[in-house]
Amino acid sequence: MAEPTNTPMPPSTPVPASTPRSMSPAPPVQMVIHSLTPNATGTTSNPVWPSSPESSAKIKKHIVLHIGDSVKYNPQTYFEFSQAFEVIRPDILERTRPAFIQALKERRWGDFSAIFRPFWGSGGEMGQWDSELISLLPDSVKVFASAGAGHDWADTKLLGEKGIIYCNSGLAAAEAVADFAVAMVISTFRHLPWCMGAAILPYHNETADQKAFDAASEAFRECHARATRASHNLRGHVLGLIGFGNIGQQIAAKLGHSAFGMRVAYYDVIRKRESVEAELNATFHSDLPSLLKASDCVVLCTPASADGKPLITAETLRCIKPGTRFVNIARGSLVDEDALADALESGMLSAAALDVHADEPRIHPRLVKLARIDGANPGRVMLTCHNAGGTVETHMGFEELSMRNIMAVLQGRDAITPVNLHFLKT
Ligand SMILES: O=CC(=O)O
Repeated sequence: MAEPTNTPMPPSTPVPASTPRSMSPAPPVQMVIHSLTPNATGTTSNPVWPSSPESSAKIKKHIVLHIGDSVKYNPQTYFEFSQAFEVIRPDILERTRPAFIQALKERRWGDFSAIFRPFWGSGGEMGQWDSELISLLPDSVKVFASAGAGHDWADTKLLGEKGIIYCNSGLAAAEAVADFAVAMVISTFRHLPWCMGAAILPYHNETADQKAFDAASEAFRECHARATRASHNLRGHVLGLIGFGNIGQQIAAKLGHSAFGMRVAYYDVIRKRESVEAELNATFHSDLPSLLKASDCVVLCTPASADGKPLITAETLRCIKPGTRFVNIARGSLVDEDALADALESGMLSAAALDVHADEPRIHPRLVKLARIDGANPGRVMLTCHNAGGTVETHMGFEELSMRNIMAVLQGRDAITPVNLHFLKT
C-alpha cells in the first residue's frame, strides 16, 4: 500500500517568476549552495532555480516514485513538486527487497518517470541498486535523484546505460562535510583525542581511590607537556586533497591561504579549471604518489572507486613522508585499514582522523586500539561515526536539491547535479 504523500500546502511566499527554458542553465555551485542555506524561519530560502511554465500545466503528469520518509523541510518546493507530478510513496513494507522486486515486476506503480529519495536514513530498505533492481525499472524512468553525496549503493553506470540520470546531493552536504574535515585536520595537528582523553581519564572510574586518581591524573600533566612537543600549527603545511569536487574545494577554501594558511595541493582524475585553482591557490598533482610525497596532511574526499578497490594501500602509503597525517571523510572502502594501522604503528603516519570505516558500524580493532588513551598510548586516532555530513542543513538541502533535480529533468532542463552523464545512453 502506498503511504499518503504530504498534503500539499500552498506556498506562503510566491514561487520565483517563470523563466524561459533557454535562460535556465544549472546555476553555478556557489549560487546553489547559497540557495540551500536556511533562512530565519527554518525553511530554505527561495529557490534560485526558475520554475517552468510547464510545472502547472494540465498535461498528463509524470509519476514520481518517492522512496523513504516524506518531505519535512521544504513545503514550498514540495507544493510545486506535487502539483507538477503524481507522487507515489510505497510504504515501508513495500520497500523491503522482496516486496519491492515483486511490485516492480507487477508494474504496481505504473510507468513512473523518476525515483526520489530525499533522506539518507530511509529509502534504502530495498538494498543495493544493482542489475537485479535496475533491470526491472520501466523504460519510462529518466532520473533518480537521491540524498547523499556518496552513491556506492547504486550502480550509476548501469543506470546511465539504461538512460537514467543519477543525481546525488553532495552539493548539499559539502558545507557540513568540509566543516567536519576542518575539525579532523586540526585534530591531527593538535592531537585532540589525546588532549580530550587525558583530561577525563582520571574520572572514568567513579569509585577510583585517591591513589588511582593520582596515577591517572598524571596523564593530564603528561599530555600537557608531551602533546605540546608533538603539536604544530596548520599554517604553511601542505594540505593534500585526494578529490577536488565540491567537498574538496570547500575544504581548501576553509583551510587554505585566506583562512588557516595551509598550502593546498590536490590530485583528481579531472584537473580543475585554472580559475578554480587560482581562486583556491591550489597546486595540481597529476598522480597520487606525487601528491602523497608532497603532503603534510592527506585528506580523502573522493567517491568510492567503482571497482570497490582502496586507494590508500601499503603500496601508496610507501610514498608518504614520515610523520604525515591522514583524514578520511569519504568512504572506508577507499582505505586498506590494516595498511593504515601498520603506518600508524610504525610512526610513518603521526595521526589520523577517520569518520568512515570499511565495515560500518564496526571499526577496525587495531584502529580502535590506536585511538585509546592509556599510560602507554597517547591516542593518535580520532574516530567518529560517519557524522561529517550529518546536519539539519544538509538534510534540508538533500530534499530541496533532489526535488529540483527531478523538476529540471522532467521539465526539459539540465540536471543540476548529475554524476553519470558519461555513461548515459542517449
Ligand atoms: O556519507 C554520506 C553521504 O554520502 O552523503
